Order: sequence, then structure tokens, then C-alpha cells
Amino acid sequence: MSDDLTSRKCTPCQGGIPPLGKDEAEALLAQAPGWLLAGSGKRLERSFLFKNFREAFDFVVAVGELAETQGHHPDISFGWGWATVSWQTKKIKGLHENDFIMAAKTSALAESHHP
Ligand SMILES: C[C@H](O)[C@H](O)[C@H]1CNC2=NC(N)=NC(=O)C2=N1
Repeated sequence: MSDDLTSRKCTPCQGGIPPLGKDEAEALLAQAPGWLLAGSGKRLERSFLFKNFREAFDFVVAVGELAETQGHHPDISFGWGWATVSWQTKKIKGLHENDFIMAAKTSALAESHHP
């Protein structure tokens, strides 16, 4: 991997470290308002509501662009006026602090998409 910060990818995405335990994940959840642990504590999920399809779609595109810049990618489902975003570090089949950072960034994007 390059030294260039702009080209670095999520370190936990390379695997080889343990996922967060339930207690650790629950503690971090306090800093991620609105997010819930799903999949027996292996995923972080939140649903967002929007005024229409376009706003939901634009939000999904913005989260996708964020994912590409960060090298860490969510599972997203969406439809007319809603989107559900799920974060997990797939390489470790569970959660890492990075997922909580991405969740916080996702929430900030949602706020800017329905002012
Ligand atoms: C090489 C590449 O960076 C990795 O495969 C990344 C890509 N994006 C990823 N995203 C997520 N959510 N989990 C991963 O383990 C992951 N791995």
C-alpha cells in the first residue's frame, strides 16, 4: 500500500484483526445516534426518510461517493422516500470503529439531504 494518505484504504478492511465485541459496540453506539446493532451485533444499521425518490436517490449517491473516497463500502437499500444503510467490515465479518466513523459521516450527509 502507498504512503499517500489519499490512496490509503480502510486498514481493518484488510482483515487480520478481531471485530468489536458486543460491549465495545454498544459503548460506541452512544456516539452514533439513531443507529442500531443488527445481525447479532455484526452490522450497524439506520433507516432514513426523505421527501421523495430523488432525495433518497441523491443521498444514496452521496453515501456511495463517500464510500469510494474512504475505501469502505456499505450495503444500501432504498426506495421512494427512504434508504437503509448497513455498515460492516466484511473482511472481519463484524464491526470495527471505522464502521462507527462511517455511520457518523452517513448521518451528517442525511442531514444535508433534507434540510
Ligand atoms: C481491498 C479493499 O479495500 C477491501 O476489499 C475493502 C473494500 N471495502 C470494504 N468495505 C467494507 N464495508 N468492508 C470491507 O471489508 C471492505 N473491504
